[in-house]
Amino acid sequence: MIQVNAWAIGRDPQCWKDPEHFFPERFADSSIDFKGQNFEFLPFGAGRKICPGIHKGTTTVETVLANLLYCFDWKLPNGMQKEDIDMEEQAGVSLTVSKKTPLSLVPAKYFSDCSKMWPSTNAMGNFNTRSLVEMLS
Ligand code: HEM
Repeated sequence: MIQVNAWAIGRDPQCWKDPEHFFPERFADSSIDFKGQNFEFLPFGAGRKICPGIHKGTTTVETVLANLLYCFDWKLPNGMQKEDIDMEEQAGVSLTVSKKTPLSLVPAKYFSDCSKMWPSTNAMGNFNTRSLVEMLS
């Protein structure tokens, strides 16, 4: 059995400048994407065993994030500065990785009525963003 260490590849200084630094802008002017064609970045695997949930995973994350950014302004709590955000990771259950320190943000409602601004379900029809936005309102 061969196991590909995608975690180590994603942090290889031969492939990535300053790999440990959280800098999502590194992808802005890059042709590298996550769909399994660029072997230096394999969050969903590649080839015949690539994750079959890749589209569900990305549409779900994009729908939630886009709606939260569209409907709210976000502030850091208690005078915290953006430089203080700790992006360190920790190993989680079943090989997943999560933030070591949870991100804490204060939402301020941006639109008085968001109800018509977003679909109540995502492209797969089974995720309700509205209840999340209503909970935060
Ligand atoms: C952001 C979300 C997700 C990430 C990062 C992710 C990542 C991965 C990775 C790295 C693999 C292993 C690929 C390989 O062996 O090379 C995998 C496999 C798999 N994923 Fe996902 N996944 C996500 C969401 C989902 C969702 C939403 C589903 C189902 C609805 C799903 C179903 C599967 C299945 C069934 C496999 C096993 C495929 C096989 O062994 O042939 N994943 N995923």
